[in-house]
Amino acid sequence: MPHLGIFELPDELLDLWHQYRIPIILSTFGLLTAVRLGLHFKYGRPKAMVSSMPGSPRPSLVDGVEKPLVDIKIRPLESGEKAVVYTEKPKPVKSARKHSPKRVTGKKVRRPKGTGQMLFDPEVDSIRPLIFYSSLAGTTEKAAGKLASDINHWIRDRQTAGDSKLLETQSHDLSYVEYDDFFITAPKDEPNTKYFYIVIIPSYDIDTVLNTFLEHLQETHHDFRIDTAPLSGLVGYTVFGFGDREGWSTEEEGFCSQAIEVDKWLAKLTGRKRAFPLGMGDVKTDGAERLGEWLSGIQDALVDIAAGKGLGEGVAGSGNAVASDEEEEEPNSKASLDDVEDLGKSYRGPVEKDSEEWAPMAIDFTTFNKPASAPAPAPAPLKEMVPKSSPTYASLTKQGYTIVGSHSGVKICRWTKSALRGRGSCYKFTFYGIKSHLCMESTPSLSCSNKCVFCWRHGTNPVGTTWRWKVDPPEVIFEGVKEGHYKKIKMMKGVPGVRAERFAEAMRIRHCALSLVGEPIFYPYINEFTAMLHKEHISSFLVCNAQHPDQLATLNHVTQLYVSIDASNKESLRKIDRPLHRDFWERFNRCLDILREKRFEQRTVFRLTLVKGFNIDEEVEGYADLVAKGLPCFVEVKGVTYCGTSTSSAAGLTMQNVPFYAEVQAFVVALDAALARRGLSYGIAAEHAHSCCVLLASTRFRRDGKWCTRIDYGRFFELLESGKPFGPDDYVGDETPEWALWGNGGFDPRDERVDRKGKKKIVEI
Ligand SMILES: Cc1cc2nc3c(=O)[nH]c(=O)nc-3n(C[C@H](O)[C@H](O)[C@H](O)COP(=O)(O)O)c2cc1C
Ligand code: SF4
Repeated sequence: MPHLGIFELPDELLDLWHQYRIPIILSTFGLLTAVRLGLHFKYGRPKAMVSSMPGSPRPSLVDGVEKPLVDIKIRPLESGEKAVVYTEKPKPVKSARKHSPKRVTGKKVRRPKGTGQMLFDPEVDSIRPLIFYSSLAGTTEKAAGKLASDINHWIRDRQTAGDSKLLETQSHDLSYVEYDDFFITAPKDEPNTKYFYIVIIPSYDIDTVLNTFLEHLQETHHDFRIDTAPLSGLVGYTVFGFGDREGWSTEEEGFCSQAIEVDKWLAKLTGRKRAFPLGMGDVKTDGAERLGEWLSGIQDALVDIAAGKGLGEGVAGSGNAVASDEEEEEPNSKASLDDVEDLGKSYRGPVEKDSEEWAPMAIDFTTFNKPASAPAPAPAPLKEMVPKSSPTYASLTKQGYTIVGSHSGVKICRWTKSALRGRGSCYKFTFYGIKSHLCMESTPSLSCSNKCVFCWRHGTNPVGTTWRWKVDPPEVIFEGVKEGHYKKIKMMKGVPGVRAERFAEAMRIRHCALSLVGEPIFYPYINEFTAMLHKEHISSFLVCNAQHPDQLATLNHVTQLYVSIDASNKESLRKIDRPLHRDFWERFNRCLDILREKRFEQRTVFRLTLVKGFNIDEEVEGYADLVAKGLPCFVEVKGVTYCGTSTSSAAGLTMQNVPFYAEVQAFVVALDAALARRGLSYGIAAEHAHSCCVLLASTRFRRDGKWCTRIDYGRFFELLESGKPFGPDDYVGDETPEWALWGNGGFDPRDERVDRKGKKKIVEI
């Protein structure tokens, strides 16, 4: 037997070990792991440090002051030695609450009235008055301009006399201003400058930009994320309203209703900083006088604020309760907001909002303070767009429109009268073969979403971004517009010069120009309406303003589809069309994309209306880019018509803005060249010098080297009735007559030329 050392194993055991060592190792490892896991589940994870000794004190910003998370005290012991005692402080509340949803309860701690912080420091600060105005027909815009000039004169006089606290005013049109820049918090653009808001607006009981503005104020007030008085950084505000007592004699009947509303919301948003009471003036009687009084009030208020006296105590306008009763919170509507603010307070404690400790908290709104199953309010009955009793109705009928139902109109145009007398048709005859005396001009929507500077509607048009009115059925409109049109034609019977054969022909409408005023595709049943026209073989030319892409995308076949291209870039379009839609440029571009997609389905036209000083200079390249984007079949270029209304003059439009025909021609030549440079196949096809209008056409409409811009109307109806897909190339008409071609003037030699002395530049749009 071999000798075994103390740690030596017998050979048998070693053999056994070599034979079974792997299963033995594996089972031992498995056993140990099972024991470890068992201990873990029974006692939890063993702590890395079980001693109660605290770690190093860490700084914290509780209450905005650096404090340790433990208290450290030195305590003398009986032995005479000293001991260090650590006491752990509770963790800051923040980390416990930050991430957990909270059910909100409690009451808002109300700010005492009349104590809105007066942030103005007369030692270092200056005041800049900001004038905000809105205007549809121009009265308020003009008044706001005069007000700015009066205040600035007065301020300059004061500056000369040594008072440098007041800075000159800046004016903003509420149609274009970014509300978020001015009506969520007070501006902070200039250092050591505080702002005073002067708001001057008309009131309209139709849909206008003022509704959007009021909605913004209201939403800001109700937005739980925003402080209740987010505009309290202003040093004051005041509002003036223009109204018309003839139509709205009392406040109950709506006199200056929107100014009253704006004043109310601003009182809430500023924490009751009304510096001078709401002024109201009747535009037809005492408007100027009331405005003068209000101006004196503003001046007094500015002097007081600049002198550090604030808004005054205990008098109307001071923000005192006496003046502000009507602005008390509505009992229910703000309940939730109050509680949320209360929550903010309890959570934030003394920590300032902008300190590092402030953090938003998740709030479970699903369980919070639901109104106890309040019955849903009954929907308000829909209004008529143009009620018979409204000033719009009176104004439009005065301008010669026949109002059909509550939102449609028809008007006999001057070219129809001219054609009846054999004095020539409009450019539509020259380019497309439409005889003006067979043409009816109408619209199923008098409302649109622009306020174009050259609009014929004299500022009385209803405007809106969405259809909010009672809808008339298409049959009613169709019958109504035909009746209105025939009635007006019949009235021409006795007019000297009317040709009998043309009069007889005119009693059968062959064409409908849906381009009168307003936006035809705004009407929810536009497809049904055009189907009725087509059923009676009345062709349709529909003009839209490139603001309603969704409606454009779903539009059925029309004989010719126009999009107004009033400018070549965003800024210029904003200035000239004054659109209500804030995303007007995006809408415009989407419409161009849709037109491009539809170019083999619809006969598409870009209509450019040139306004000198607005949209001609240096815009040729921009227009060429738009043509490249939309690839229309045709581009019609026209000079604007000067209509001499207050709207146009308030927009700065005069006869000087009407281009001469030679200028229109020069523009068209430049545009043609710009299109060629882009490799686009267009050419100048025809002209109608009489109405300052030139036609560029895609070479798709050139056959055997000749322009064929006219339409085969019979073929159009055949194709439509076949129910099969078709496009503009399928109903191209005869070649454009010689007299209509570019360079030949475009006047039908069979008609009699009448010299309209002194009005040569007046054209239709
Ligand atoms: C369609 C329309 C609706 C109007 N609605 C009201 C109204 O509800 N209350 C009022 O006081 N004045 C109303 N007016 C009168 C205008 O507020 C008044 O003419 C004002 O001066 C127009 O200002 P603007 O020219 O700056 O647009 C209305 C006028 C029109 C044409
Ligand atoms: S789109 Fe037509 S109707 Fe509307 S404002 Fe412009 S010109 Fe007038």
